[in-house]
Parts: sequence; structure tokens; C-alpha cells
Amino acid sequence: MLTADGDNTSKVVHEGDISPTQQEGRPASTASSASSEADDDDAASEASLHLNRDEDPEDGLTVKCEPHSLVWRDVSVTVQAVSRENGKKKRQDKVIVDKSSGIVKPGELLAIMGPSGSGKTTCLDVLAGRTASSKLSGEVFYGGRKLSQRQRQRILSYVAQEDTLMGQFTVRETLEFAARFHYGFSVTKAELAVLVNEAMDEMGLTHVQDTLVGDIFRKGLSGGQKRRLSIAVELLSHPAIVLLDEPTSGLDSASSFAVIKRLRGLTRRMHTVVTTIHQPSSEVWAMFDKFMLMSRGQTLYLGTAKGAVGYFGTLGYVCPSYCNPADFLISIVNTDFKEFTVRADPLELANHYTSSSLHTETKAQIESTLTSGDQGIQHAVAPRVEKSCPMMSDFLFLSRRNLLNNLRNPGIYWVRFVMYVGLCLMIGLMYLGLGDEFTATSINSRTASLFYVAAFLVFMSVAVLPFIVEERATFVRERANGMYSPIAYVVSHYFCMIPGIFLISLVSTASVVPLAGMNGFGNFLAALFVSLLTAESMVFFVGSISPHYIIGIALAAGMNGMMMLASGFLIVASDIPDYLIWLHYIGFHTYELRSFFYNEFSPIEHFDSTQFPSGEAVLEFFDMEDVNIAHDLTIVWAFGFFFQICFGLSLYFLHRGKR
Ligand SMILES: Nc1ncnc2c1ncn2[C@@H]1O[C@H](COP(=O)(O)OP(=O)(O)OP(=O)(O)O)[C@@H](O)[C@H]1O
Repeated sequence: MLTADGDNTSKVVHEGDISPTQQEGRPASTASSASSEADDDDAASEASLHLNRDEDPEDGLTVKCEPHSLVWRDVSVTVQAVSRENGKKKRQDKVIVDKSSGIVKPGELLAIMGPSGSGKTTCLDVLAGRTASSKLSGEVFYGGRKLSQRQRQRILSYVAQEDTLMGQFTVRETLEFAARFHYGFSVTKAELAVLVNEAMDEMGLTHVQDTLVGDIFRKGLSGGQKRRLSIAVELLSHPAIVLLDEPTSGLDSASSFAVIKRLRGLTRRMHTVVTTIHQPSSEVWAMFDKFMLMSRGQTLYLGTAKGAVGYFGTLGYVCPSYCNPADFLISIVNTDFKEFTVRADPLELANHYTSSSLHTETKAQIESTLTSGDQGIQHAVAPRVEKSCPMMSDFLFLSRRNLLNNLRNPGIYWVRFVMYVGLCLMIGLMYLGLGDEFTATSINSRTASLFYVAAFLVFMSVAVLPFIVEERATFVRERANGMYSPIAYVVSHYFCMIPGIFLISLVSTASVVPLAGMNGFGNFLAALFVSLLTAESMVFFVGSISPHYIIGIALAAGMNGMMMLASGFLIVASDIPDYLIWLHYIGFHTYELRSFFYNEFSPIEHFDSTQFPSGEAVLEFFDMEDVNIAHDLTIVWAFGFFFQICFGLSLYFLHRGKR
């Protein structure tokens, strides 16, 4: 069985042939630095590490390439397909990749093609280690070994079908951040600029370097430009293996040609490239070394691209002169439409391929690679510079990106800021001069306004949830491609939300407290600040576990609603039924409300009311007479900390980029 983290692991360190650091003559990655990041499996095989650098007469210090083959053997993927028959839900096992085996050698460019839904993406996911192990059988090897998740991240980059770029950054900024996540402080600013300029140049993005990627607020790059930027981001790390899912979709033919030519260039430096592609032009087709044709999860051909036309010709499917071989081969195996006159039965073709000499040859290559060939080779080709202080550099660059994103994305911060200020001014004006009134009705106004502040202002944090869910896709891609760790992501988000929330709390407090004449500006500010921090932490956690933001909003609203109900205002704590009293204690709203109430009522010595002659009497009525504000706000903060831990755990375990 193919496992998520192969147990027969070895340490693979990426060495560079053209990394800027090495060009400058600074130390490249070493076995010891690599091991500091490694897991136990890695450490066990550390001893087998050999670096094999050599002096290249033309390029300076380069790696002498002894790269590995990517091998997969008898890989099948089975999913539970849900359908409806006569109104009844039916679950059925569906094989979407069936016993696929293959080998791509270093320096080869493999193109996987097939009609829509034939299993190309699934196959690529398997090679990239992005498929849940419960769905998989078969084995994937690199250098004769199964690799752990971390090792895979170090040697391969995966450009997925969907672009998950952040809309508020320009092309140059996007690449600069990606380079920093790959290299940290190991490259200087000048080296970083060289890397970024080179990447933009290669993907034809130089003329749009200052254009925003774009999002729902602003139109930015075109679809094809986004595609090229996604590729450039991943190629920045010079990975040993590059897997790309439809890199040319949305590109014009000239751009497609240029992109594949760039990938071809990588293979000349002994990198391995596997790509799925629809409709390659004849010029693009000519650049493929290997070609794999799939249909309905079956492999119909895996061999040289040059030999494909001849192979199918011998089966009676002769490609007409002047016809693009790729178009012809796809048309004969597309069973979705009736238009095509020449049509093959995919199952028949699959059986024929399995019994062909081509398949026997591939199997033999796989076996010889696994038993001898690659087995003795211990190092990979990718020129990735080890990051110095990875946690610190990840934290700093993530924080910088977060702060910029918060400032630039109106939905994340500024819309909420305006709403908070507007609402708080409304509260201030609605309860204008309340502090000078000590009638019985002023008690009601005080409790109601404080409950509104404690409940509704906190509830408004839900507004940030869609952006968390949206950004999660970027996190998953960057994490799966080994750019940074979830812990750096969580810590940087926490620190970056502090200034914005403090500003909102300050302006909101300054709008309510002086106008309404409420007591204790400092405590009010502290209670609002800590509560908003915790509420946002909760929203981060809910956003991380919700499959869609609408579900997340419903979930966060429900949680807020429950905590409001049991906080002790709508029903006093002593009246809450025993079987629900736990809700009163596990909701952070309880502790923030107590702080707001105690802050307001404890200094008031007199009310014109026989039932509540003083602030203390009001507090006694709500079971809040013995509040210690510092203590209660610490509890509120601890809830926030707990939510942050849950957020981190959820990112760590649920968002590994596996499907
Ligand atoms: N988790 C899943 N559950 C059910 N069916 C799935 C699942 N994942 C993939 N499939 C199905 O498996 C088939 C292959 O999907 P895949 O995305 O690999 O195709 P593809 O060749 O990449 O298609 P396209 O070219 O349109 O991107 C499709 O029919 C898809 O609906």
C-alpha cells in the first residue's frame, strides 16, 4: 500500500546548480542543517546522505546531477461515489485510476493526456502525495524509496489546476513573498531581485510586474497571466520534480509554447517534469519526451511521444496527415460525445496496452530502477537553499504579508472598521448622557447597551470568515509545497490581528464611553479588545474547519448565539436550568459581560429605585457582585488562546493538501 509517509525513508537534501547563494559562494545546504528540520524517519537515514557537488566550468559551483527516477507501481485510486437512484442515495466504490504503473527519468518531460474526467489530476495527485492514503493502493518511489510527506515537499512542487494567489498583491510582490518563503534570509535583496526578475522574464510577466493579481474588489491579471504566475511561484524553488495540472489552460498558443519550452529547459538541467495538458499544439507536442494517454482511469499508452502515433497506427487508428497527433489521440478515446467517427473502446485499448511489449518494457525499467539503478543514489538534484532560522523568517515574512493584506483588502478590515465606528457612534448617540441619569429606566438602558456591546460587536467578527476560508486555499498550496509551517502561519496571523483589533476597540470605546457617559474607559477598552481578539480567534478556528464560508458563518453565528443566550443577561445565571448551566461557563461571552457590567455598575452608589438602590444591587441581581475584571478578562483571553490552538491543530491535521 502506498502510505502518506513512507516508512522506508531516506534523507533527501536539495542541492543547487544555480542557486543565488551558491553563486555568491556562500554555503549551500548541508546534511546537518537539513537534519534540523527532519522528522525521525529522516534522521534515521541521515547517515546515508552524500552530497556530490562539483565545479562546473561554465556555471561555477553546481551540482553534478545524479538525479532520481520517479516511479509508480500498480497505483489504483478508489473513491466512494455518491449517486441517487429513484430518489435514494447510493454509495458505490468507483475506481478512478486503475493499476497504473510508470517511470519518468530525470531530464524527461512526461505529458499526461486524456479526455475530461479520465483521471489525469488524480494520477498527478498520487505522484505528488496529495491523495488520502485510504483511497490508494500501489506504491510511488523516488530514487528507489518511498518518501515521507516532508521529503516530498522538499523535492517536488505541484502547480494545481486552480490558481490560489492572493488578490491584493502585485506580480512582483507575489514572487518576492514566494521567494522569501522558499529561501528565507538565505538570499540577499539583490539575489532575490535577480530570482524574481528571472521568473517574471521566463513566464512573460515582466510587463505586468506592478499589476495586482486581482480579486472580487478589483480586476487584475487575466486568467492566463494568473496561470503563468502560479507556475512562476513554484519554479522559484528550482524543485527536482515539477508536477503541473493543466499549466497551459487559459493561455494562447504562443504563451503555451513558451511555458512548455521553459519546462523543457528545466529537463535539460535534469529536473523531472510531469504535466497534464489539453490540446497541445504540434510544436508543443514535439517537446514531450514521454506521453501517457488515459481514459476512464485506464492507461492506454505510456511510452515515447514520438512512438505514440505509430503505436496507435498499428492498432488501426491512423492519424491523418497534417492532423495534430494530440487532437487525434484524444478524439479516438473520448466516449462522452457521439460526433467522432473514429472511436476506440478504451477498455480494449487498455487491455492491449497491458499485454504490449511497451508495458513489459516499462515494468522491466521499473524493476531494474528499484532493485539497482537509483537505489544507490542518495541525493537529489533540486537546488534549494536551506533556510537559516526558518521559523523566524517564515514568521516575519508571513506577518508582513498579513499586515499588508489586512490593510489592502477592504473586506478584511476597512469595511468592518467603518461598521464598528458607525455602530458605536449610534450607541453613543442613542444613550447620550446616560451616565448622568440614575432613574430606574437608566438601569435598563445601561444593561441593554452593555449587552449590545458585548454580544453584537463581538458577533460582527463573523464578517472576516469568508476571507479566512478564501485564504485557506493559498495556505494549503504553500504549506504542501513546503514554503512554511502551520505554526508560523498561526502565530503570524494572531500577532497581525492585534493592531487592527486594538484600533477598532479604541475608536469604538472612544465613540461610546464619552458620549454615553459610561464608567471606566480603560476597563471598557480592555474588555472590548480582549473580547474581539477572542471572537476573531474563534472565527479563525471555525473558518479552518468549515468546508464553505456559508457553513462557517452559520456555525459561528450559532456558537455566538448560544454563548449570548447563556451569558447571564437574557437569563440570570442562577435561573439557568442545571442541564444547561455548562453553557454559561464555557462561553467567553459570560466573562466579558461580567467585566462590562462590573465596570459600569460597581462605582454607582445610588439609583432612584427601591428594587435596585445602588449599582451593587444590580450586580447582585445578575449574580455579578464578586467580579474581578482582570481575572475574567484573562479567562476571555485564554479562550482565544484555546481557539488559536484549535486553529493550528485544524490546519495541521485537516489541511495537508490531500484530496
Ligand atoms: N473524491 C472523489 N469522489 C468521487 N469522484 C471523484 C473524486 N475525485 C475524482 N472523482 C472522479 O474521478 C474522475 C477523474 O477525475 P480527475 O479530476 O482526475 O479527471 P481529469 O482527467 O483530471 O479531468 P479534467 O481534465 O476535466 O480536469 C472524474 O469522473 C471525477 O468526477
